[in-house]
Amino acid sequence: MEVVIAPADELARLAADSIEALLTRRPRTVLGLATGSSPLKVYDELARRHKDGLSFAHARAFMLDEYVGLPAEHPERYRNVIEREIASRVDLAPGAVQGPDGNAEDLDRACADYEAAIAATGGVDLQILGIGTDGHIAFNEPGSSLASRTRIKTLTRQTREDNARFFGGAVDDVPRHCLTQGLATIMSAKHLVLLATGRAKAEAVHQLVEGPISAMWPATIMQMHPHASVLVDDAAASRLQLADYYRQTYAEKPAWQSL
Ligand SMILES: N[C@@H]1[C@@H](O)[C@H](O)[C@@H](COP(=O)(O)O)O[C@@H]1O
Repeated sequence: MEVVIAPADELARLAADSIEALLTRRPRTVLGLATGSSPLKVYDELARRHKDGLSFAHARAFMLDEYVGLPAEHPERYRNVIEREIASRVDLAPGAVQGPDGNAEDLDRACADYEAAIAATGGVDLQILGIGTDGHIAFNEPGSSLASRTRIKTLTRQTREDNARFFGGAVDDVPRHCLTQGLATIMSAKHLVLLATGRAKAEAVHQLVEGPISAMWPATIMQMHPHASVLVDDAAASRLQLADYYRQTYAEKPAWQSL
């Protein structure tokens, strides 16, 4: 696991560098897209690079998760968020972005179909991630099986309170259920790039990097991934015990070495 502590703009550039390198090497790259505020600067950077010629025309993308039961046109439906924040700003082909169908009549079936769709592409090359204050990734709440696959989950009160800001502050308007890639699904991606900024994430980041692997802090499973990059700003790094070592390692990183 590589930990980079840097200002948010630099973190976004690093993540975008990795994505650009992948797209250049293999135009049919499969990206994993996350919602939430953490990846927004990365999406801005990718949109900027697209204007400068970076093409997503042959890429495909999979979303991490989706609320259950939000009307198709609801602005906070993750499908619409991803369309707004990234898909519509680059040249991803129509239908190139897929997400779990939170309005399916048969939700179990929708989850199984989603797993099959990801597998059919050969898997996600680079997965962008944020982290919840309780250590969840995608919507794998504390207690999630470390071996889980895409399935229906019940959101915690904490997550619904955290996400109420996207629903005009009304926690009761935040859905109670979601479909989410499981931890094993996420672990199948070839490169995980997690972004976290702000003091509210400091404990979750400490657990993720330095805590024992535990379903109580689901993101800790990333310690088992052979290629995981954890990109954090000073505030999110403020509880890291080995922060000085991570800073030194990054400062001394050879120029040719990417994330
Ligand atoms: N399902 C999403 C996660 O994918 C995201 O990582 C998390 C953190 O969000 P933010 O980046 O806004 O702090 O929020 C939601 O719960």
